Amino acid sequence: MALRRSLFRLIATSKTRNGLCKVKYYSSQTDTQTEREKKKTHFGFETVDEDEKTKKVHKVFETVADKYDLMNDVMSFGVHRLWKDMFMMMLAPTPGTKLLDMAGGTGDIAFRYINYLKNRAGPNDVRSSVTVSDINQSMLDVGKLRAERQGYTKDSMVDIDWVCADAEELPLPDDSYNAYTIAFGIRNCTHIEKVLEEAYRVLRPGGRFLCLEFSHLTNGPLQVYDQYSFQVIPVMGQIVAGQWQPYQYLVESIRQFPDQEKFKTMIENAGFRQVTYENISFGVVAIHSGFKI
Ligand SMILES: C[S@@+](CC[C@H](N)C(=O)[O-])C[C@H]1O[C@@H](n2cnc3c(N)ncnc32)[C@H](O)[C@@H]1O
Repeated sequence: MALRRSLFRLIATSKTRNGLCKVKYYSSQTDTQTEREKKKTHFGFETVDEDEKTKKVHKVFETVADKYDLMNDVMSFGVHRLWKDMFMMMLAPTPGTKLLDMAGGTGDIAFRYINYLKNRAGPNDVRSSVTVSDINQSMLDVGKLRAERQGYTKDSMVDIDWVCADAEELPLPDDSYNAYTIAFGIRNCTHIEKVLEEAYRVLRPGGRFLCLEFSHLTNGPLQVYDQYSFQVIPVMGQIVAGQWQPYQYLVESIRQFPDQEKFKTMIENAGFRQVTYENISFGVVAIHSGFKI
């Protein structure tokens, strides 16, 4: 196991022609990967090879990158902004924090992190940093452009960098971050356990894991929510972004994701302690939190 882990660390990423991260492995990794490719998983309600899921998810975000931020506002009537604000309030970063925002896409969480620190900055604060990491270069490119346009790259208190990488096999050292966030990203990953293992590995002892994800309604109008999700969201995707299929996948993937308790157990199984979660909007989304002790 220890040998396997260290082999995972011997990886490097590069960009492919279509802008996705390509992970290069050393030879002993290949067997494990071949074994994996035989297994089946879900891509929305479809049953596909695990390897195929990764490619299909890549394609979804490749396709929607340009319209991603607009569609988030349209689909959630802007409510995703409030969820992300609450997420940052729960993280409550202090100056000097080194954050890894995984599946960070177009930078929404990173920008909130910078604003949070800026709004509370004192004259003697030490510098903080955020690494935005995502498997999809197109999403990161949109994020970089937004960061430049909105002046985040010139921020003197928070360094920001962008790393194209797979959350399941991070080319990042052990024990290197104080906080790890992942918002609306983990349900798109093929091996959730691997993502959690990697989160645990790169966090320093005492570091915090925080995940914002669509979840399962605990009460409230389930049928209305279902009708809205399945009947309206793909249609909106077609009208606003000219794409039906990616939004159909997004809705289906929410139903496939483990419920709050099951996901909590998965986080504990990865080694995290003091694992808790909070339902927001009747469980439409949940924030899970855990610590590396
Ligand atoms: C719904 S977006 C969320 C983006 C951002 N966190 C936000 O809240 O706006 C999901 C992101 O997960 C990324 N993603 C999917 N699978 C991934 C993986 N295995 N490793 C890293 N990122 C991944 C996608 O490329 C996409 O940018």
